[in-house]
Amino acid sequence: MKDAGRQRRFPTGDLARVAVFAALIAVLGLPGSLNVFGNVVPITLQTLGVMLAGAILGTWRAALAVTVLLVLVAAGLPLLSGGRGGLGVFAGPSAGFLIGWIPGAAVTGWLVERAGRNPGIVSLVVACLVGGVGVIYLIGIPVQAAITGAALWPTLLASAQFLPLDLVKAVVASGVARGTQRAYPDAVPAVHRERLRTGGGR
Ligand SMILES: O=C(O)CCCC[C@@H]1SC[C@@H]2NC(=O)N[C@@H]21
Repeated sequence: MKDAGRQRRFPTGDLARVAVFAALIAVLGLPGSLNVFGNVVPITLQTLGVMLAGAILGTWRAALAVTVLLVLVAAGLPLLSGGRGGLGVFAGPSAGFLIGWIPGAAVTGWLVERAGRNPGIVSLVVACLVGGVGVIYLIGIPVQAAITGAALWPTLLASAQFLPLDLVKAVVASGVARGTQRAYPDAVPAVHRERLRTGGGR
């Protein structure tokens, strides 16, 4: 009973959830992507998965789920919308957006954790918008401008096309997260965090 009383830092159940959300983000790439008005960065449903990971898993597990997905993509698995993968995508115009998914999911999760044991729909939407839109654009747009050689302002204006659908995704992700958290109060990030701290993690 050497391990009795000692808690794992990353319980098995958490690893399973991380894997499920990495898979969910990959599955959301299956419908494909849309390039509008000649923008080389596509509109994709995968950002919905990034927001969902943040809102449901909380900071670290969400960041890990997105990281797992991106590592698999870098290893060549075709898990991005349109069946893309490989190291090349991290040198392409959407590289900054992809890397931004990690802090985007983490910030979403962090804000949801701060919203307490019963986060309301408004807190969830705000968290998804700040992390899943603000943080991702903040990294993605300047990197896109740098890689394509375009000026920042036109790149920013071109990215405005993402906003309407990203707003819808934030609302959908928040609704799903709220429903999940009502059905499984233990799954609320703040509750889970508290449980881990007090040694009740699984
Ligand atoms: O598949 C890729 O190459 C990366 C796509 C990054 C898409 C960005 S993320 C934020 C914004 N919302 C979208 O739907 N598309 C862009």
